[in-house]
Amino acid sequence: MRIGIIGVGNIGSILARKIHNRFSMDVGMLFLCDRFPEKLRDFADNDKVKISDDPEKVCEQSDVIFLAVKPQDADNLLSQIASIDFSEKAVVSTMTGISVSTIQKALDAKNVARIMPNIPIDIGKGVIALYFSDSFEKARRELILKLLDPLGTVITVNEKDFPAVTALSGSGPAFIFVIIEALIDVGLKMGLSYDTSRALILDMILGSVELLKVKGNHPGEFRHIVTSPGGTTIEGIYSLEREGLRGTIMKVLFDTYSRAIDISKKASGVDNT
Ligand SMILES: NC(=O)C1=CN([C@@H]2O[C@H](COP(=O)(O)OP(=O)(O)OC[C@H]3O[C@@H](n4cnc5c(N)ncnc54)[C@H](O)[C@@H]3O)[C@@H](O)[C@H]2O)C=CC1
Ligand SMILES: O=C(O)[C@@H]1CCC=N1
Repeated sequence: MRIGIIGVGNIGSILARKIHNRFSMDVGMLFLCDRFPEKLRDFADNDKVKISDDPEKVCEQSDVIFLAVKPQDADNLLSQIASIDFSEKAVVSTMTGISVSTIQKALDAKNVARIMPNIPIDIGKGVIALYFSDSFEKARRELILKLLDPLGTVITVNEKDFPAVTALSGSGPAFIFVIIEALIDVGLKMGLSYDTSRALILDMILGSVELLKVKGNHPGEFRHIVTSPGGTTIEGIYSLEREGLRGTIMKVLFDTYSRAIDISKKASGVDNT
């Protein structure tokens, strides 16, 4: 099996490492392509990996091709590889807002899938939303699922849900990292060391998430148990509600969703702004 990855940036480089580490015995060859040679430096000197700055050559030599460039570079990339015969190949795109039908039309390809990964794929704990084109051959779907397996949990979604998924799980880690920074900083303000504050916060979050996953309760049930009458937590909850934290979080995610819709509309030519 020959796998190609075009765009070896944040996401493409993780895909390359994960696929290489898990499948180097079965993957015949990994072809990596980026327009900037420095992005490929870490992968040179490996006899199972070939590096290139020519997307057309990489597509020609690969059976499965991941497209992992920014949406604003999609048109250029699709036109660079449009002359390749994709009839016996599969294409998997991570490009935000670029629809399967746009890729199918540009490449005259039937086997096109779209994924929305997130940054914890770096440690195999990502969540990856996946959509296969209707025409994607059933036999090849298994292969794509196998390639995505080392990245984390794969969830199949309808293509119309990609903007929501982009906001919740694609961009979501960025918001969680900001919240964690704020929590660590308040620990510093209260006089804790950075290391103590960080350790408390990370395990507090991990434990809370695990509790919800294991028990399956609605989060409000545990929130209620933690909140003693006249105690400490209710003071924080009162302040949180007065500051509008719930609404702020919902607005943050809804703004992100709206931006994902804008990017999709612009990419499909629906919106010319
Ligand atoms: N960073 C993230 O957490 C996530 C990103 N995505 C999506 O995945 C895609 C990639 O994102 P990142 O890896 O963060 O971007 P990035 O900018 O880090 O990497 C993209 C790479 O593509 C290369 N490139 C662009 N056009 C090229 C061409 N024609 N030929 C060869 N190389 C080319 C660039 O030089 C760059 O190294 C984007 O569409 C993004 O929206 C999706 C989910 C999460
Ligand atoms: O910020 C972005 O556009 C991409 C999509 C999801 C995460 N990063």
